[in-house]
Amino acid sequence: MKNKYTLGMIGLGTMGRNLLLNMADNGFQVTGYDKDARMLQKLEEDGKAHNLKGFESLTDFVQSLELPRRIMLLVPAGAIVDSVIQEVVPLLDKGDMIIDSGNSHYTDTSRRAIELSDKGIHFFGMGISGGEEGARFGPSMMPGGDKTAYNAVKPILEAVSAKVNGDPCVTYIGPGASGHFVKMVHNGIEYSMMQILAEAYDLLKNVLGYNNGQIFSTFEKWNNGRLKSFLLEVTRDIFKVKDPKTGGYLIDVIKDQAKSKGTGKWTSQVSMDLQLPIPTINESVSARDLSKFKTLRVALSKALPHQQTKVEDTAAFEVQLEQALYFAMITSYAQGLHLLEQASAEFKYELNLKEISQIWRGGCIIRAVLLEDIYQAYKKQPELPHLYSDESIQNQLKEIIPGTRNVVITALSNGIAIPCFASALTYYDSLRTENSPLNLTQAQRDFFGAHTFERIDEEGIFHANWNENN
Ligand SMILES: NC(=O)C1=CN([C@@H]2O[C@H](COP(=O)(O)OP(=O)(O)OC[C@H]3O[C@@H](n4cnc5c(N)ncnc54)[C@H](OP(=O)(O)O)[C@@H]3O)[C@@H](O)[C@H]2O)C=CC1
Ligand SMILES: O=C(CO)[C@H](O)[C@H](O)COP(=O)(O)O
Repeated sequence: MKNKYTLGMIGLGTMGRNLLLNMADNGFQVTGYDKDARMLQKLEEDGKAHNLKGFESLTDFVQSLELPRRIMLLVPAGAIVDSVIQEVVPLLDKGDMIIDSGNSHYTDTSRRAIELSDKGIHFFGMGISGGEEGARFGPSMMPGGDKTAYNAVKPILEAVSAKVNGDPCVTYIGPGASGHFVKMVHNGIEYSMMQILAEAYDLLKNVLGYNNGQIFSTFEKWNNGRLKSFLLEVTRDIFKVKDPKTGGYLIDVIKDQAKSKGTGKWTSQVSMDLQLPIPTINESVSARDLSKFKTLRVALSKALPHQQTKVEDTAAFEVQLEQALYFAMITSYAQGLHLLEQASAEFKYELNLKEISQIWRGGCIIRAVLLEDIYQAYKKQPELPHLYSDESIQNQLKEIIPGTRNVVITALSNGIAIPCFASALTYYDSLRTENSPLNLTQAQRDFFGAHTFERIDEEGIFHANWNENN
């Protein structure tokens, strides 16, 4: 058989099929393989205009590809990726490449890259974001690892990616598993942004007493300003969808228990390992987990009720809530980028935060106009210690903090849980505190465990006999 396809996709579900259609739209000769025959049929139906066809046999699929072969995986993350690699590698030649574009854990990607390089196969991990529509019409992509393999697919990735001001939303992220690491942190930020929007919804509904129509209008108004983002657009649109079964709003019949696939949790786990705090992202992971305790929540809501007070000036509170959302949004990105900087040093990923914020401006789930400011901040100062260190961000913080404080106070006094808003504000206050009370923590550690402490007036390590002075 004549080798003719430039790239082959394994896994023709939501992401794989749509990305393949996107590649075909851009003039690339591509094909696919899925163990599910219905997926092959769907690819053929959707790709009729390009005569797009897949293979039922993995061997025929592999043999149909140009040498060196470019094979992309978009199968569920975890053990399935290993089993697909095991199946396909015996059919490959040295120099062929495998690109794993699913949400794989970065440690799995590191291991696979080493195992496959021993076999002469180029492997790299690539995070992809944008969901179904992004894959179809322009995602943001975060490839990292083997640069030879990246260069061999670079023209395809640049062609199919989203574009902002003509720049493709894809760039080489760095060595090792850096691509999957950056995608994982992208998802941590995604969890945080989703949770702050949920908290804003709670306050609009339960403090201001807005109905779904008013909530839609408020989100629409906000999305016409500095909060403009994909997640706010999606959130706004949810409030106009009716349920065909009840005739009411669909949002009102959805259970208040959120699920997750793990990328947010992984972000929190690695932040603990690297001792680089991302409390707002952590709270968003916990909020999903706490939501599962429905029976307990129902019982406790009856046993421990809380009196709510009325907000007198509705319009002023709405303005402050917009400020709180913007502040929590800045903080979500700030924490994610701070974690990336620490991980880059620890894992030698050579991450470029300017380029990462540049490719997040379009195509991905966390795209927002705010990312343009963030990109400009890192462009001006590539070694920026923290997003809060940028002067233009500082000017914005000064404007929105008073309103944010009032939103947090109002929510707390009304007994409304706002884990992300509150933790973002406390994080901000922790970082702008010159003299923290943690001298006491050091004294306590030395008191009960002789763990020693340092002094502010003298170099060295000290230990006090605390009981002697009692
Ligand atoms: N959906 C999204 O919005 C996003 C998803 N991702 C990530 O992309 C990856 C793919 O996700 P998505 O497209 O949504 O998943 P889907 O479940 O829609 O598609 C995966 C496809 O892979 C097939 N598959 C499973 N095992 C094999 C195998 N051994 N050989 C060949 N094909 C196989 C599945 O078949 P079958 O169903 O029969 O098992 C299915 O058709 C995941 O890692 C996901 O986390 C990343 C960004 C966004
Ligand atoms: O990767 C994505 C977008 O960038 C997925 O939408 C994300 O995996 C969804 O995660 P979860 O199911 O945990 O909410």
